[in-house]
Order: sequence, then structure tokens, then C-alpha cells
Amino acid sequence: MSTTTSEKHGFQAEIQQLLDLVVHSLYTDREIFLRELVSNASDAMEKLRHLESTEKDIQDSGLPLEVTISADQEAGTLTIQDRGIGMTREELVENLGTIAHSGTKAFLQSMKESGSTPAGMIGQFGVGFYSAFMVADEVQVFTRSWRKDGEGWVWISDGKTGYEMESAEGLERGTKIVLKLKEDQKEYAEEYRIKHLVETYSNFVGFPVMVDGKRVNEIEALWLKNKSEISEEEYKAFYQFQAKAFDEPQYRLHFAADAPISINALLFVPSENPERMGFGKVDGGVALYCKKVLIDADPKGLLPEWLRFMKGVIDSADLPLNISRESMQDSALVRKIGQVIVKRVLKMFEKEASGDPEKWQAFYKKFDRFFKEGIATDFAHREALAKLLRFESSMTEAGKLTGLVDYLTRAKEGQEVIYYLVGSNRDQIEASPYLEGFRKRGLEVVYFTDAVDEYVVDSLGDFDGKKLVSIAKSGVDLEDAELDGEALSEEETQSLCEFLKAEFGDRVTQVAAGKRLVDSPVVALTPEDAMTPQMRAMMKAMDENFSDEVKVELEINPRHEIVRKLAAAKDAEPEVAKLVAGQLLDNALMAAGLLEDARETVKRMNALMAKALGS
Ligand SMILES: Nc1ncnc2c1ncn2[C@@H]1O[C@H](COP(=O)(O)OP(=O)(O)OP(=O)(O)O)[C@@H](O)[C@H]1O
Repeated sequence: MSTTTSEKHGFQAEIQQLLDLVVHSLYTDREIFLRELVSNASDAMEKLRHLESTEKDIQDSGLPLEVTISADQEAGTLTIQDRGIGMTREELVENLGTIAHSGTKAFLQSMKESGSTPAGMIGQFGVGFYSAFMVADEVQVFTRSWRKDGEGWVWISDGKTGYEMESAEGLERGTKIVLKLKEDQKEYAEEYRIKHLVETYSNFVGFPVMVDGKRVNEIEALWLKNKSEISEEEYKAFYQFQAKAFDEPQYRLHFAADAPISINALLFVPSENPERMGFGKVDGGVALYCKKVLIDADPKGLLPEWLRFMKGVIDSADLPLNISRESMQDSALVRKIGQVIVKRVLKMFEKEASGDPEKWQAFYKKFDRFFKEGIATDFAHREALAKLLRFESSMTEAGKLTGLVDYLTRAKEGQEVIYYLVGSNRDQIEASPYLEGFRKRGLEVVYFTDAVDEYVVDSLGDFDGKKLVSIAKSGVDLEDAELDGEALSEEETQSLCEFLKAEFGDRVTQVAAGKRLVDSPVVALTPEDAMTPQMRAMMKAMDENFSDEVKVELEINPRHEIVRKLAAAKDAEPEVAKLVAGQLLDNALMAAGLLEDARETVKRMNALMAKALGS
């Protein structure tokens, strides 16, 4: 190379400001400079590829389109070369000496006015090329345009006040950027470091990236390809590479959208849930790209927390490459992308769940907690998530699951609510007296057996306009049913209830006859505004000083033999009647999981046994 002319240029005031910011404020993320330079190189070659279809006269048209990176540890330099469109003299001045990006100008202006440097905002604008000055104290740009008549140029700057330009002979088409690394940034002249950075940030760049003669980026950006061109094997290999996984993906979502935002997404659902295997909360596994260049491997605020089990890639050409990790969460565009993705994912789940219910059930049994968490935390998608819930019910076989949509198709005409019961397992629920009246009337009851279910139902409240109603609570209205056996008269019932209420005092809020029971004499109901037994158990587990008097509503079955005999005994044998009454209440509390102190119960049982034996 022999130089002919030399010109000195001062940077535009904004560039100086920008450089100052980049060099002094972005120091924590210095390594991104390579991503920026490789991305510029790739853009320049992409542009050339476009030109090739329209222009005949292209300088050095046979050159291979690749990025070549070479490090010279002795000299302390790093060189990034591409075979893209290059730049003419005018383009050099325009592109590397002035700021075209209007957002950047506005940002700098607002910062000047406020007089501060909000750290979280810095990365929002394009630092691009200038990030080279984070690691280099001199940058040389050798470039030759694709236009045949142009000559080569070199642009040199220390990134402080301005730059020098000279014409340069003997250059081939494209751009070569030589970084003279700062004394404390020499690590970037080490081959392994550079390789690692390319693998991290530029793995899917659409041109070969060569580091010291070897291609580093081997993986194709599968998400940008047509579905029909991708085999199952390729999908699986990509998933395992991207998610660092060994299992088979369970479900897959691959789509492209142009409006309102450009999105290419390839997402996977793994087959194992590590959280269930005791690994603690997993990190998000969906990475955000802009035109094949990684922006953030785990972008906060893109997808809701409950989707953290998803893996894959979202690529949006509309994103600014330099959006910072901190500003991600505040970005309206990122939020919008997230909304589009969640909608699509939910739709995919719904389709898969109805298309192959068996597969969905098997998957759901492992991943249910995520969907439940979603219901409790993601208000906007609550209803869609509720459709995906699965559970056993009084109409399923043990071990088989059903959903709320199916529940409603089986509901009786005029049934305006969804009945459920919380318990620790199916057997315990089925043995409880609560179910009797519902079974008798053919009303389906959902069994919620997971510790978090009660909380989930509380968050959900209703589904498809139908309220979710616990059958262990008071205030459930049932129609009359044909029941066998004679019942107490209304007056007899009334008088027995009064007797029992007087006997129990404040332990019960009310004693009344009801329609829920068939085979049991009494049942304890949780008053509508009171804590449920499950909540109580949880509170007690969390706080040893927790104390709150148990209060229930007692429902009696006026057809039950014990109840009928008790009605007679309360006048004839008041002493026995009192013992029986006390025992009935304790039995009901036991069935409800609410008997907290059994000392009185045991004493009473002993007295009853003594009576039964005639002593
Ligand atoms: N390797 C290159 N070959 C050709 N032109 C380049 C090259 N690198 C940079 N340029 C030109 O310089 C301009 C400024 O680059 P810079 O990286 O600062 O911003 P950008 O690429 O436009 O935006 P951003 O990096 O924020 O996405 C580019 O738009 C491009 O025209």
C-alpha cells in the first residue's frame, strides 16, 4: 500500500459525545464490540449479495463472501475483514464521521438537557462501529467500494477528536478493520477468546466466520428457513444445540410473521422439567436475535416468567441491535414481540392438547406447575391458560385427566357453576361426605389434589362465565333429589338444630339441614368468608404462633338414622344425646381435616363406650 493524499477531519460534535459515552460508560459489556463489527461485516455482504442480482459491474466479483478474523498477539492487533460492499470516500466520511441515526441524536440531546447519564439507557441507541474504541486506542478502516471506478481508502482514528483519511492502493473489495488493542484489552488478541465470542454472539451469522483460518460458526439459522426445508432430525439437532439439551423436544412452534412486527421464531418445549427434579427455578431459555445476531440469551421482560421452560430463538429484524439488556424490559417493541409469542404459544398448546390428549396429559403431569403459576400471575392470559388445566374428577377414571372445557360439555342443563373439591388425593376426596349429594344428582366434581390448586382456583375465580365453587363451603344450592328413607319433620329438624347449636355454642356458626348428604349424618362446611382447611394448614406450617379458632357450619342429614334417633334422644336421654352430638361434630371436623385437639374426643368416646357396654 502506498499513500498519496492525507486529510484530517474533526468528528461531528455528536460523535465525540457518543464516543465519550461508549468508551466510558459501556465498559462492562466491552466484548460486544466483536458482535457489532461482525454484524456490520455481515450486513455489508448481505448488501453485496443483493447487488449481485442487479449489477453486472462489481469490483472483484469472484471473492468468497466470508468474514475473516485474525489476531496477532505479538503486535496486539485484531483484524476483521469482509468482502462486502465496502465504502467510497464519501461514504466513509458520511458513515464513520457523522451520525445518521436520528434516535441517537435525540438521545444525546436529551442527555445534554438532563445533564446526566442514565446507565440503563445507554445501550438503546446504535453504538455499532464506535464500540471498537472500547477495546482499541487506534482503529484503522481499509475499504474499497464495490463500484469499479473507485479507489481504496484508509480511515484512521484514535477515537478522540477526529480521524485521518488517505487513499490506499492495492485493496480488494470490502472492508478490513484493524484494532490496535489497548494495553489492558490484549485478551482480544487471543484466538480462543475470539472463537468463544463468535460462538456466543455470531454463531448463526449467514456467512462463514473464519478465525485464524478455521470456520467457527457451523450452525445454520434454522428459524429463518422454510418449514418444508427442515427435517425432524435437523430440528432436533438444533434444539439440542441451542438448549444444550439431550432430550427430545415435546412440542415445537416455528413461525414467521411480518405484521405488525417482523418475527421469526423457532421454539421448543422440552420433555423433561428440571424444576420438578429438584433443580430449583430454571433460567429462561429463549434467546433474542436481530437478523441472526444474538442480542440477549435470556432477555428479561420478553416472555412471562411462567414460560421459562420454553427453549429456542426469536429473531426480529425490527429490533435495534444495540438495545441494552437493562432497557429491554422498558421497550414497547420487546413487549409487543412477547405478546405475539405468548398468543401463538397458547394457541399451539391448545391445538396440541385437543389433537392428542394422551400426549398432552403426560406432558401436563410434568409441567403443570408452570401453567398454574401462569394463572396466578399472568392476568391477561388467565382464561387461555385455564383451558389447558387438567385434573381428575368424579367422572374420570383414577389416573385419567380431564379439562374445564370438557367439564362444561358434560355439565347438566342449567348448571351455572363448576364444582370442585380440594383434597390431598383422589381416595381421600372420594371418601369424604361432601361428594355424596353431588354423586346422587350426577353432578361432576373436579378434584384438585395439588398443594397449589386452591390458590390457583382462587386466582381464576371463574371459567367461561361459570363460577368455580368449592363443595366444602357453605352456600351451595342443590336441587331436590329422590332420596330413600323417612326424614324428620320440619319442626323436629328445627328443634334438633336449635339443640345442637346451643350445645356447640361458638364452635359452629350455624346448624341446619341440607341436601348434600346421603349416607353420612352430618358434614362440616367452611363458611363462605372463612379460611379453608388447606389454607389453615398452610398458615400453620408457615407460622407456629398462628392461632385462629376453627368455625364451621354444620349441615345435618334429616334422613340419617343417627340424626333421627338423636332428635328423639335429646328429650328422652339428654345425657347420651349430648355425648353423641359432641361426637358427631368431632367426626365432621375430622373428615374436614379440622380437628386440632383430640383430647376431649377421646374422653367422650370412652364415656360413650361405657354407656354402650351398659355401665
Ligand atoms: N464492514 C462494513 N462495510 C461497509 N460499510 C460499513 C461497514 N461497517 C460499517 N459500515 C457503514 O457504517 C455505518 C455505520 O455503522 P454503525 O455500526 O455505526 O451503525 P449501523 O450499522 O448503521 O447501525 P447499528 O450498528 O446500530 O445497527 C453503517 O450503516 C454502514 O453503512
